Amino acid sequence: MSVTNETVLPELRNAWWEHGVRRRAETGVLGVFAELPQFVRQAIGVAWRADKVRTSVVGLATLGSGAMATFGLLSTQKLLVALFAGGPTPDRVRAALPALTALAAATALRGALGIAIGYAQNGLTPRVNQAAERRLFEATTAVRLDAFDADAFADDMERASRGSDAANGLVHDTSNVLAGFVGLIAVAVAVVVINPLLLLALVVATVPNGFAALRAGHLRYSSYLAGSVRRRRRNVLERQMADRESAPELRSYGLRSFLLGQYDMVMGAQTTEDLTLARRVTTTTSVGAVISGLGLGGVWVLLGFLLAGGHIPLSAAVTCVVAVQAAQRALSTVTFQLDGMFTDGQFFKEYVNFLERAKQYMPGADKASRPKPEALDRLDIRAVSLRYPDRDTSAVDQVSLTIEAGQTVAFVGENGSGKSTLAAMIAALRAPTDGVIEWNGRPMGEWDRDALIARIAVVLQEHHKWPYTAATNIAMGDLAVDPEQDRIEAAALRAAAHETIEALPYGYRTLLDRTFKEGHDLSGGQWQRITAARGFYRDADLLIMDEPSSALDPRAEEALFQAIRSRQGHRTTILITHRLANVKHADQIFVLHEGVLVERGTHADLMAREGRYAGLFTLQAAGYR
Ligand SMILES: Nc1ncnc2c1ncn2[C@@H]1O[C@H](COP(=O)(O)OP(=O)(O)OP(=O)(O)O)[C@@H](O)[C@H]1O
Repeated sequence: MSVTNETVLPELRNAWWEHGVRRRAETGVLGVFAELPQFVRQAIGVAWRADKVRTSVVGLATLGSGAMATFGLLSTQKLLVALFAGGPTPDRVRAALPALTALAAATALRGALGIAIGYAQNGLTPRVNQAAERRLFEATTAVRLDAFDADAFADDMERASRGSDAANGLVHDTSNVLAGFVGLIAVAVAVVVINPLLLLALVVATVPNGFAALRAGHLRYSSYLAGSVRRRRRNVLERQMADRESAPELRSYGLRSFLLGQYDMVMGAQTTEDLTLARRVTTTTSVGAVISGLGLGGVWVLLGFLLAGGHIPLSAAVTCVVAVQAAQRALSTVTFQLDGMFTDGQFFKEYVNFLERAKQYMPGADKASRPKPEALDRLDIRAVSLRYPDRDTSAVDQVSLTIEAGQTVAFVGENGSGKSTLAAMIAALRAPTDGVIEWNGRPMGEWDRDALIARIAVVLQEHHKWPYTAATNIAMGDLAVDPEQDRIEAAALRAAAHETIEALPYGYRTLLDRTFKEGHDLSGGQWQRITAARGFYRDADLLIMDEPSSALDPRAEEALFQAIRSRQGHRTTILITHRLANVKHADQIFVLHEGVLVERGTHADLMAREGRYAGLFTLQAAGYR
């Protein structure tokens, strides 16, 4: 069977960014209304926190605009009464003048309020966006590292990232929906004042229309969702065919016709779906239009009966026509914005839930009362263990050891033996699940956290490629002071990165990300040199280097380890490496196996012991003979 004859793309998970649309498609027309009060409350809350003045302006001007709508309709009716009265035309016009002036004033004021709402809304939405987004980043940058281990938290965070846009949309749509509702109420009040019977006409003309519009929205969202998987498959294929990362393999394996075939298959089905979708939407909107036409026809018939029976004057009937038109305008605003408000509300709910969940991952907040640590004198690790949430066994199990200031120590052991996990606890990035780590005889958790972290530099195995210049990438090691070029270059020299950087088109000012104009890519080893330079740049009491040379060429590796050795005696270094030749000079070597500390001593001690370390070292050394 040829794989090109059928789509080989696997099933896709539900897309988080379609959450709001999905909820709307699953919710009936009346269900939308059930959640509205909650969204209105949230929208007002978020807008109020972002900008009190503009929120007040939008709220008050919306109410004022509604009042002016009522006043305008009542003036229209008075105007018509005067114009339809008996007597010579000039007298009737004169009698109508006060009502005409009132109508003009109400219309002008309503226009002015509309402009005020527009300005206030335009000023409000970017502020809401910024406030909501910042609140999210405040949480994501503050939560403890272990939050990222929990699947549910990572998923929540992804969905919440849509929350700031949603906040914006929610505020905007809510203010429009409220304006529409106020408009409807304004018309209803005016109609009741003129003649309560006309309210019935208003309901008949608007409710079926509103219901049809909401139903059309429901169908539109359902149809959109039905095409979702195909659309996303197409996006996946699009990435495969046009991305930089996939381009080399696409060519070397000749994948072109295979991928184009997949594209044709997905798109063929999508076109059929699009046609069905267009037909359904047209049918729905047509049904809506027919229902609304019938409703309106009913109103005209009702008005005719009322007029013929002498129940209402002509002026009231004409005002009713104007009122129905105003009500329909207000209603179309409400129904149009309601769907947006509902879907944005769903996303915003996710955002609020995420912020709530993030609280349980926040580090203790009482650091102000904690003392700042002195320079490192001694590090005691006492029976420390760490078990990751989804694991049955401990990654580090009851490890105890002591490191004196100025020592260079090495953690060695096979993959997965717990070296990085132990280092992460010493770097205060993770809290032990058991045991304690003491900095100068006091548990790490009892020192001022920021001051403690400032005394530690970490070069992580999985370093991040920051999309900034080479100089900034190094200076990020210590942003507490203004970056100095001499210091940056000295750090780069120690990490064998100086020459690499000088050779870049703009030297230290070269941007290290190809996404940006004139940005550059580095090789894995070149990035590793810059990362090591960042570690050296921070003049830390304790430098932890986790596999700092895995991608380095022999010359760079030698230079790096020379720089590490030069710290011995006055600065403390913890080194994690699989290249055991580089740990021969360490003051202490700790051998981990399945999370347990199984051997300790100097290179000579451990070789004499002929245990696990000696075995690994001999094996590696044999490769060089
Ligand atoms: N974030 C995590 N969540 C769950 N398990 C983890 C996580 N990080 C590491 N582990 C597991 O903990 C154990 C120890 O991992 P660790 O990274 O500390 O080992 P290591 O000795 O540094 O390995 P390597 O030599 O491959 O770098 C491994 O079994 C690993 O799969």
